Amino acid sequence: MTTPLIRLVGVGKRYGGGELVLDGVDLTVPAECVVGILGANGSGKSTLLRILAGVSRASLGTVEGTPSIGYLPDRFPGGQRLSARSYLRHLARIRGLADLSMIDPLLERLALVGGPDAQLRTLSKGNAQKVGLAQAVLPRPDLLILDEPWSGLDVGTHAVLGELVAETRARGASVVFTDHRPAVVRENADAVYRIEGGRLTAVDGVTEPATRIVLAGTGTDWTAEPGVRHAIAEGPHVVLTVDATSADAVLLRALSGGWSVREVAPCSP
Ligand SMILES: Nc1ncnc2c1ncn2[C@@H]1O[C@H](COP(=O)(O)OP(=O)(O)OP(=O)(O)O)[C@@H](O)[C@H]1O
Repeated sequence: MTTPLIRLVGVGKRYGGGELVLDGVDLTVPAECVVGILGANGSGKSTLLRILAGVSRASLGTVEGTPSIGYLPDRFPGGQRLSARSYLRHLARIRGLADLSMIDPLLERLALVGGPDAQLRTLSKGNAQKVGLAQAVLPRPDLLILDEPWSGLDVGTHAVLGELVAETRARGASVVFTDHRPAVVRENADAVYRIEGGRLTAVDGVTEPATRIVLAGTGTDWTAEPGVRHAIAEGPHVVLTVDATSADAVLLRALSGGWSVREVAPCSP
């Protein structure tokens, strides 16, 4: 096996004086490998990626290796008056990139609404995320770290993102990304891990089925409910993606909490 690009050994993380969000995490990222990390809301995926990216410090354990890094955070900051092109040129210069000719074609490939001249502050969350993805990819880093990159991106761009991940590996670099949907991770990753209870474990086959439940009502933090992988507000409804084995318990909880069940279906996440 080639030398790992980066290695976490016994990494733990707590915020303030709180409980450990990550506990005893060991992770080796080899060269030319796409690592996918699964986990429910609040399980610590973003925390783990921030430590890999070097923007957050581990409370315990060590991080070995210093690859060059491109990082798409979970919330990419928008709001600036700069155009997407000016912003990316600015970042590229800071990072010492001489060739700025790739910026426009990449934004075109990502179908940025408004094109390279669009001001960042006018962009939707999904389009701001495209600029975030571009700034991570453009320096051709040794390690590309992407926090839930598929979420929020329009479906038309999903395939482009898959191509960018594959191209990154093809040029010998590695990618670590998170997602809460096993199918997305299975499709794009060479190695799959799951975070649960602060622990990271390798997953051999990511085949756990999920159930989609659509509810109408108010007053429950569904992300805190066991078995709920994801909860998204869609107008008057909340759309839950739930481990199939937890679907009955979640439905019972919903009905007893006064929610109305609008749809229950197996999902291909
Ligand atoms: N800066 C912070 N200060 C205090 N607590 C934090 C901070 N960042 C994250 N946490 C807490 O750490 C836990 C893990 O959060 P994290 O964002 O890493 O999870 P996640 O799996 O990425 O969740 P999501 O999918 O919802 O983004 C959560 O309980 C969260 O509230």
